[in-house]
Order: sequence, then structure tokens, then C-alpha cells
Amino acid sequence: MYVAVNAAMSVDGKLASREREQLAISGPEDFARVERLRAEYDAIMVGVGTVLADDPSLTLDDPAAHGEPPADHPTRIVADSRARTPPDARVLDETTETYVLVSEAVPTDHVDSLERAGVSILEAGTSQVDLAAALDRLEATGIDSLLVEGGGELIFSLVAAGLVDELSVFVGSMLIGGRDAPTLADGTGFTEDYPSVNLQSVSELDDGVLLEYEVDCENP
Ligand SMILES: NC(=O)C1=CN([C@@H]2O[C@H](COP(=O)(O)OP(=O)(O)OC[C@H]3O[C@@H](n4cnc5c(N)ncnc54)[C@H](OP(=O)(O)O)[C@@H]3O)[C@@H](O)[C@H]2O)C=CC1
Ligand SMILES: Nc1nc(O)c(N)c(N[C@@H]2O[C@H](COP(=O)(O)O)[C@@H](O)[C@H]2O)n1
Repeated sequence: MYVAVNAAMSVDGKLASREREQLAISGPEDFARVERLRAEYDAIMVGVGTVLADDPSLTLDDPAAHGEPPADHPTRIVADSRARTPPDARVLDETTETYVLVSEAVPTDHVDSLERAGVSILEAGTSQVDLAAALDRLEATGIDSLLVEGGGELIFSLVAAGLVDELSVFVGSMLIGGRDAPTLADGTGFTEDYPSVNLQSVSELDDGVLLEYEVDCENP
């Protein structure tokens, strides 16, 4: 499966405030670019931390704006080992299909309530979602391309597992600060074998800069 990561960060590398409050780091040009990007992918993925913090919809704002016939909304995917996604989360609405990736540690009653909300549950991994196994199984359902929008914990795990092919980051002209504010790649961090990223393009957008990289997914 082809995996791209897209996110927006401040100049100091933060995705949100230390209170994990969603911030508009992107401006209108970058949000329009993300809308076009979403239409190019079979599925959009986030971690449950982003669902709990932002309650995103992960749908297209205007499917008709992408041509004729209108674009399909991408499938939505949440990495959520213990199925903490609230049944009334926007990502579970009826606009399009949603997979929640869980692990063997998931409480049965959480699965039951998500299944009642119409969610497809896919189990992979023991305590946390085994992302490589889950992506293989999603590919078997016909999902060949995936756009990951965050957050930092999920992005780190995907990079650490060598699953990411490309990375685009909008750097907004703001500072957020805070040692506990989420960054582009959180998790445990690397101490050796730092993944290499190859700069492909730099462009000015809104009041910031869009950086596009190819990620060496063979060498995490
Ligand atoms: N500026 C931007 O572009 C974006 C900003 N954000 C911001 O980021 C913050 C959320 O990021 P963050 O807290 O890092 O949360 P994430 O969205 O990265 O979700 C992390 C959670 O995903 C679950 N998970 C399941 N499997 C895995 C795995 N294999 N590896 C890692 N995580 C896994 C874990 O919960 P469990 O163990 O329960 O499964 C984990 O705590 C919010 O403040 C949001 O506003 C988010 C997206 C984009
Ligand atoms: N590209 C981008 N720029 C920002 O400034 C952001 N805060 C985010 N956040 C991501 O967008 C999701 C919101 O999705 P919906 O519009 O509700 O579909 C949010 O959850 C983050 O993944 N992205």
C-alpha cells in the first residue's frame, strides 16, 4: 500500500497546543490543498488521539468540486487499540465507510457499541494495533493508497515500522511551544538509524512553507 503523511506544524514543530487543542496552522490555500489531496487517496487515517482531541470528519467538503463524476469520499480509518472512539464521533457518521483498527486488548463492549454504530472492526496486534498487519489486511479489501493526517504518535509508529512513502508538512508562521505539545513525530523517538527523508520540493503557501519529502521506507 502507498502511504503518504500530511500534517501542519508550527515553526517549532508542534501540531497543536500543549492542551491538545486543535489549531488552524494552515491557511485557506493549504486547507484547499489538503481537500484536493484527500480526493486522491482511497483512505484517510488518524490515531484515536486525534479523534478524541479534534472530532474530525475526514470527508471531502465538496465532492463535486473534484470533477465529474464527483469524487468519492475516502474511506476513514482510526488506529484505536481499545476502541475508545466515541460512538457519536463525526468520523463514524454515515457519509462513508469507517474502519476502526483495534488490538486483542479491546474490551468487547466497546466493539459492540462501535459495531452498532455501523463501523467495520479490524483486529491486528496484541496490546497495540500492529500497523503493518492492519495495512496488509486493508489492502486486501481494495485500499491501495492511504493518506495519514496525524497525530504525532501514529506518524512516529508508521515511520518506525517503515511504512511511509512520502511526507508533506505545511510549516505555518507561528510558534506554539510547550514541551508536552504534540509534535510531528512523537512516540518513543529514534536514538539510532534515523529515517532519512529526501526533500522533493519547497513552496510558499499562505503565510508559510510547504515541504514535500520522499521517505526512505526501506530504512526505518
Ligand atoms: N496540525 C495537524 O496537522 C494535526 C494535528 N493533530 C493534533 O495532534 C494531537 C493528537 O495527536 P496524538 O496525541 O499524537 O494522537 P494520535 O492521533 O497519533 O493517536 C495516538 C493514539 O493512536 C492509538 N494507536 C493505535 N495503534 C497505534 C500504534 N501502532 N502506534 C501509535 N498509536 C497507536 C494509541 O491509542 P491506543 O493505545 O488507545 O490505541 C495512541 O495513543 C491533537 O492535539 C490534534 O489536534 C492531529 C492531526 C493533524
Ligand atoms: N492540514 C491541517 N492543517 C491544520 O492547521 C490542522 N489543524 C489540521 N488538522 C487535521 O485536520 C483534521 C480535521 O479534519 P476535518 O476538517 O474535520 O475533516 C484534524 O483532525 C487533523 O487531522 N490539518
